[in-house]
Amino acid sequence: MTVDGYSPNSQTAPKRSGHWRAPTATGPLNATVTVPGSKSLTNRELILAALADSPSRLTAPLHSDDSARMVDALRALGVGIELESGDGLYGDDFLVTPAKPFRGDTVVDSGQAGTVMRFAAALAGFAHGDVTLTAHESALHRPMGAMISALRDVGVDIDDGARWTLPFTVRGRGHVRGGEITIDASASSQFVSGLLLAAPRFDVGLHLRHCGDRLPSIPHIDMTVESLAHRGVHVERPAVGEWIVPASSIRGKDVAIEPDLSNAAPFLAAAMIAGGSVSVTGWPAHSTQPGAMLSDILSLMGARVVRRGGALTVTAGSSIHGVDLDLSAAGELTPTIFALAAFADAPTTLYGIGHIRGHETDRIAALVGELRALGGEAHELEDGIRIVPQPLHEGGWRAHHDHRLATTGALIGLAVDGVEVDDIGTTAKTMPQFPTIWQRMLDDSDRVDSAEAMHSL
Ligand SMILES: O=C(O)C1=C[C@@H](OP(=O)(O)O)[C@@H](O)[C@H](O)C1
Ligand SMILES: C=C(OP(=O)(O)O)C(=O)O
Repeated sequence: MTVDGYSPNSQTAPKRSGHWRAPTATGPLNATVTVPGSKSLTNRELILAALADSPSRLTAPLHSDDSARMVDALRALGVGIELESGDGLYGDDFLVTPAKPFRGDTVVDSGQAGTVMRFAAALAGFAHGDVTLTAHESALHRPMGAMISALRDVGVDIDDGARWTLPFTVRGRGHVRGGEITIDASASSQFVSGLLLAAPRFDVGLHLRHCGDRLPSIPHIDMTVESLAHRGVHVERPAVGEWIVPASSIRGKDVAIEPDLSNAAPFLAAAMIAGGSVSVTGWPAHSTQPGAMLSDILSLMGARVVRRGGALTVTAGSSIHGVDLDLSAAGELTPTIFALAAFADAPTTLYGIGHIRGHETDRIAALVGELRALGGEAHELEDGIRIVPQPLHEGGWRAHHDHRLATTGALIGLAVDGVEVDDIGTTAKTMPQFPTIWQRMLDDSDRVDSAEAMHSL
């Protein structure tokens, strides 16, 4: 099945669709949006389903570059993944039949997906033969050294040509020893998640300790622990930064994937920039997604936030407030909060996010550079960004091969006429429908506003 012309299992490099003039808002928003499934949950559940002792069904999963890369990687390792129509608005369910055994002599191309390069690397040791892991050239810079080191410590044989980065080859032996190891996960929580996901299938399980000076994205590690628990694997956490995973079987399960709350963020933030209200449907009452923090963050920045009937509604306040915010738990929200800060009533400092320099691009440098190009004022800090709101003017906004940079350009363009995003197609990494749903949010708002104007005549 295709969604807006996007083929979920395309083997090609990320498709790029050229320049896009960001639509400006002509009045207050009044729209309800449904976003596709969570990238982080989809790719975790694909891994766990591949390792499980019986088949699993994933309902309403994400279909995007990142999930297609995970599907391709697992199929290359011998996992059966079928598409079957379900209730999801944005594509089929996944029916996953675990690999028995995992095949080797194959290549895994992670594209730009951090979850694929880290999670599939942890699985590759189970293969019977070599697995070469690589990525799109724009993602080869992403940190892998600590992961390579940790995998060696649990007994995985890796040939990385002494470069500590992608591409590298795992010489799979059909099993992984496991044991007690230490990792510096300060560059990415995904190292920890990748190891925890594979750990129940290690010969002796895993006792993992983090030794770095900071641990980013803790909710994403909680998500891993919760996903494992749902499939019968109980991870002990004797201290912060320490996890014990028993060797055990992983249950096959039917799992409903939550909407992607980080991808909902630009839509909710749009209401604060353009005025009015935006609701996102299917907002979970409890979630380990860092996007669950949006209720508190957007309230702090001056919005009214209400969850009613399963939808989260954000309504603009009288102004957007500048804030000092530790975003270490939710680094992937930075580009959206940055856009809000550009229109705030006071300066904003975002900190605890030094590691996002190793995301799809150096997000700190890229956000600062793009805002300055539109006349804005922003400063790189070692561990964050300071934004001092200034009047902005038209101009180009480079996405830097980064889906969240592209959506930041869209947000700024709501209030600044003539913002041209150079590569809106990069949103296909996690939300190929972004430009369509964005435009629909604006069109629906115009329709409601004109209907209300007619009614008041
Ligand atoms: O485990 C996950 O699904 C993710 C963890 C985080 O990675 P980092 O810890 O590298 O920031 C997050 O930014 C990324 O978008 C998704
Ligand atoms: C950092 C991100 O992605 P990845 O899963 O590739 O790390 C992101 O989506 O913001």
